[in-house]
Amino acid sequence: MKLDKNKKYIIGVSGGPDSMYLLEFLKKEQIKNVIVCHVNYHYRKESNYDQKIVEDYCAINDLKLKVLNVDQDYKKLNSNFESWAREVRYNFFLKIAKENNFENLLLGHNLNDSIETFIMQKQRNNLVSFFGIKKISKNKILDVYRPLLNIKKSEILKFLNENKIKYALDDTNNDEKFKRNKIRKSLNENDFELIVNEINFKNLELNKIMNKVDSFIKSNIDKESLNLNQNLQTSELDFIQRCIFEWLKRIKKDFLIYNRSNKTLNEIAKKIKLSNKAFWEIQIENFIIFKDYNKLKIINKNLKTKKTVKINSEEDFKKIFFFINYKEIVGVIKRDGLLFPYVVTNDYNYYKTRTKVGNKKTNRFFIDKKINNYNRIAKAVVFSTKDYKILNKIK
Ligand SMILES: Nc1ncnc2c1ncn2[C@@H]1O[C@H](COP(=O)(O)OP(=O)(O)OP(=O)(O)O)[C@@H](O)[C@H]1O
Repeated sequence: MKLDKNKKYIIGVSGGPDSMYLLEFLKKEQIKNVIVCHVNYHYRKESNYDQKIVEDYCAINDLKLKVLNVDQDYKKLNSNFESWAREVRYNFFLKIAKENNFENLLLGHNLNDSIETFIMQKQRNNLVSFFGIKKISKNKILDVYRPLLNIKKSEILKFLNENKIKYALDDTNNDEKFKRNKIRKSLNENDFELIVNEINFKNLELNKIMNKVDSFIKSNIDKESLNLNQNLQTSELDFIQRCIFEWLKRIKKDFLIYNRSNKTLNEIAKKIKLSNKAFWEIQIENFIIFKDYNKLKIINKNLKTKKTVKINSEEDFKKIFFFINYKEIVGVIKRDGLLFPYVVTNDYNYYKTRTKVGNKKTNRFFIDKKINNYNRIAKAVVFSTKDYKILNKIK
């Protein structure tokens, strides 16, 4: 990868072989406008030694260095160390970048890292947006470059040893590292060419699928919901899962899927493919994803909380503010002449058999008119206890 010499770069340097090699690589490429950033987590007993390696290198080579000393009681850390550490690191890089008006970050991932990631992706069988590690990606304002992705670990170590460049050895073995180490031991660098071909092929295939997903989503997203047409139902599960994920991304609900395995996506995709029911629903955290005839929708779980309120006077209008259609209900009551008392409810199971729409049982009316699930579960109806006839228009 050719880096632009005129750009300014933040360089993440842990003191490990990859990032020390990265510094040498940049020297050779004559990339000079840099700020080296090191995070000392004080997680391992050698942490201060790692910092010293980076400090010494920067002093000898006249490089600007910023160090973040992390003060954390690790017994009290309740998230996974690696992902927590990554977040701390990126926040620090972002802070230094903003302070100095830098927009680019360089990291020391190598070919072995990418191949290990690929093997982990295959084992986990999650939906991925790219196989292996990306050469260029984006993190908030930062363009992130990984210029060593074509270089094998053995070449890095050989170069550092031959040139007597000091580097830190990381022997931590937490959960994430443990999995990686296991894979690392099973890998042979002689097989890398074949694996790289497989990664490239899979990324090309993925690209084609993502183009199809993109055009499906573009023509089938309707406000917040997704049209479930025949094409989707007869597609492969993988394609359906990707469409759902892309839909959630576009309506900014993809956070519901992050940190989860793709079990949820798989469950939704299977239902889309196999169930001919007009309605079904799946709860994810505080949201409900549900099929509504030929649409997939999402609502906040709170909207489904069943409430029934008796309205005895205008004073009581404040008791129904939480219904999404409360304005409509107030309007209906006023137009009816304020003939209290009224009942306002979104408890479909309660009112469907007790009330009427015109002369029909509400239950029958909903089925005949194919009233969608969203209106049934999220919106409230209002009726008078005199005749139990629903007063608002249900569409
Ligand atoms: N303590 C640190 N201080 C500064 N930079 C670091 C530190 N640890 C890692 N880095 C940077 O991140 C790169 C990747 O490190 P490592 O493989 O340990 O992290 P990862 O969690 O797998 O990667 P990523 O941070 O991209 O998710 C290193 O080559 C280095 O550039």
